[in-house]
Amino acid sequence: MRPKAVIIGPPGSGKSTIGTALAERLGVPLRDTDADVERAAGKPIGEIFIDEGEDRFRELERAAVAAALAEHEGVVALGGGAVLAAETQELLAGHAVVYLRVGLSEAIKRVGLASARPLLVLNPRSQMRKLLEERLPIYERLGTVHVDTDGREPADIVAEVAKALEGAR
Ligand SMILES: Nc1ncnc2c1ncn2[C@@H]1O[C@H](COP(=O)(O)OP(=O)(O)O)[C@@H](O)[C@H]1O
Ligand SMILES: O=C(O)C1=C[C@@H](OP(=O)(O)O)[C@@H](O)[C@H](O)C1
Ligand SMILES: [Mg+2]
Repeated sequence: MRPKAVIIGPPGSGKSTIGTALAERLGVPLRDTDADVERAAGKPIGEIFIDEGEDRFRELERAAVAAALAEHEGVVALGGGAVLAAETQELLAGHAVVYLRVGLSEAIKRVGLASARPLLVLNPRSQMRKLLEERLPIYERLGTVHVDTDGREPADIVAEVAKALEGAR
């Protein structure tokens, strides 16, 4: 068994939000790998970065993603940087991978409203720009379904994702 969909994209693209709504629509559970990492470490992501460093976070993240892809039958939402790992890129082959696109300005606006993301605490705009430059080609390559999110309501995005998944089956 495999997940019905795996959601990737930059921070603020709406992976957790759209993942939750998509899972509800499909009547399946959501697994958010950031939450799995926090549970495994027994602390929030911000504290993992501070206490143990980003490398340790990425190690926990690789393990959380591998477990979710192997055993979760619902929707999986990844953290934005999970796709940087070669191991994860390989594991995603053959899955229904939904890439949520978001522009720089809208991503910045959205993460400003959400809880702290350690990579974006200092100079969020230039950090986000750098991160997008590095990762966009990876998201584009791995996504089997690409969906624009700028200026769109979550319900509208979820409807498009569900339809695309239906068509891809
Ligand atoms: N389509 C959208 N339009 C407006 N705000 C959104 C949209 N999708 C997500 N958000 C908001 O943006 C913030 C980040 O969303 P989140 O789902 O946590 O993104 P991610 O998991 O990709 O980092 C949240 O406050 C969420 O409510
Ligand atoms: O882009 C990243 O490297 C990260 C994104 C975060 O998840 P979201 O993309 O859900 O914000 C979280 O995994 C961590 O702060 C690192
Ligand atoms: Mg998220």
